[in-house]
Amino acid sequence: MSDDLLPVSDALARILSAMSPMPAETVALTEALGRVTADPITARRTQPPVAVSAMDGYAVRAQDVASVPATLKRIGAAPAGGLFEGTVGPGECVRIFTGGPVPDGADAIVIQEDVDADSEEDGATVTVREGAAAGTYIRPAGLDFHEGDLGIAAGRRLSARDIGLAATMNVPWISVRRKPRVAILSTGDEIVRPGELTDPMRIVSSNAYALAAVVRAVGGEPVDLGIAPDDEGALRRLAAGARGADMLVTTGGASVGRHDLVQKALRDTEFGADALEVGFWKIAMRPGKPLIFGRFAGVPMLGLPGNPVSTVVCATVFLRPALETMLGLETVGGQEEQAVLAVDLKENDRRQDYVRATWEMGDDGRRHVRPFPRQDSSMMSRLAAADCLIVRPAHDPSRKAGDTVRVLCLAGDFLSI
Ligand SMILES: Nc1nc2c(c(=O)[nH]1)N[C@H]1C(S)=C(S)[C@@H](COP(=O)(O)OP(=O)(O)OC[C@H]3O[C@@H](n4cnc5c(N)ncnc54)[C@H](O)[C@@H]3O)O[C@H]1N2
Ligand code: MOO
Repeated sequence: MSDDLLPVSDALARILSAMSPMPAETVALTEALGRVTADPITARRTQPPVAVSAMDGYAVRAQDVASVPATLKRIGAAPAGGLFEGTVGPGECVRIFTGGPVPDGADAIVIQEDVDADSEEDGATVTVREGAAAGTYIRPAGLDFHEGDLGIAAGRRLSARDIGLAATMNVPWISVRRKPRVAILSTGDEIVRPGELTDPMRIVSSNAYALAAVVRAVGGEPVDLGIAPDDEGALRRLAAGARGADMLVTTGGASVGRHDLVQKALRDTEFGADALEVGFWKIAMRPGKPLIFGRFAGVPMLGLPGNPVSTVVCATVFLRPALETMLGLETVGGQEEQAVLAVDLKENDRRQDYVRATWEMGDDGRRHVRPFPRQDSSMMSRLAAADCLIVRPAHDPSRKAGDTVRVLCLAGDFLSI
């Protein structure tokens, strides 16, 4: 029976191939942080539009200051955003400030520290103590970009730097992928919301909350359909709320237990053409074996195991890249790295293992990873404390401390300036 288990890579490929890109919508630049561009952003101006000064000082003709001290006459001023309309002739200079347009005739900037001026008025006598070669402290027109240049490609998650660039490019509205709406349905008679624990035997729901957080962090919009008791009718009624969402994610009821009703309820003929079509069920993964993938109500459906750690690990390995594919991102999935094992590991069985581990920087400048001794898929405290998941392929032979292993990073993810 374990031969039926689908390898993780096949499961992921099948999930990703079922995802379609979200339609585009337009948002104000101020709302665009973390959104994914649907169209390229191109410059709507040339920056700088003309040659400008990089410093506060005087715009001069380089040949006039080739030998110093040189005495010049101030004939005007060019602040940032202003333009001195005249031309700098022999023996003349123009007071200029950082960002000010370089007037005609001038071809160098002398910084004010290298000058003695007898006043801050036009007509002042300016004595230049240090020369400046042609081009000194001048930013040529288009130094940063030209109108029509590509600023940000489509399929990029906008960082704070990108927002700054789009603003500089004079682009106030951005075409982004609509956030995928992910309906989240928890299941189980025993499950109650955090804060509503009146019977100590009940289980507090972590899954819907962790899943909603994953959805938000990746750039989607979670919709909580609530907690369905282990009753087919109730499950069907709540699952119907997935209509209009872009994906349905269920937790619990995925395995073979008596109460594990998700597949049965969602396949019901009451749903007609919307009924669940199962693409696959059960994969060679630990934790996460009973994963269900299919289509329900016209959208992809991911049925995650109820164990809280299994839910979050499956969300990391499958839901995150699925949403990123819907968002049109070019690179999907969390960051993977090579790391050094701090302890020995015994050989792995037929399920690809995601081992919760911490890391520390070794003297060799590499990350050294140490698995938690107990890997039970109910232990959220260990998952929250983990820096990474050591990814052990199916049938991986035993490993020694010092061996290199592949890790999927959890810590430090999701924040990019
Ligand atoms: N005989 C077998 N038993 C189990 C198998 C198996 O192959 N044969 N698989 C095991 C594996 S692996 C997993 S993973 C679990 C998952 O099964 P289910 O998806 O059916 O999960 P449930 O039974 O509904 O719940 C498991 C566990 O998680 C708790 N839970 C459920 N929902 C939540 C929630 N929203 N928040 C927090 N905790 C939740 C639930 O109370 C259970 O304790 O099955 C194994 N069994
Ligand atoms: O696959 Mo289960 O998720 O081992 O705990």
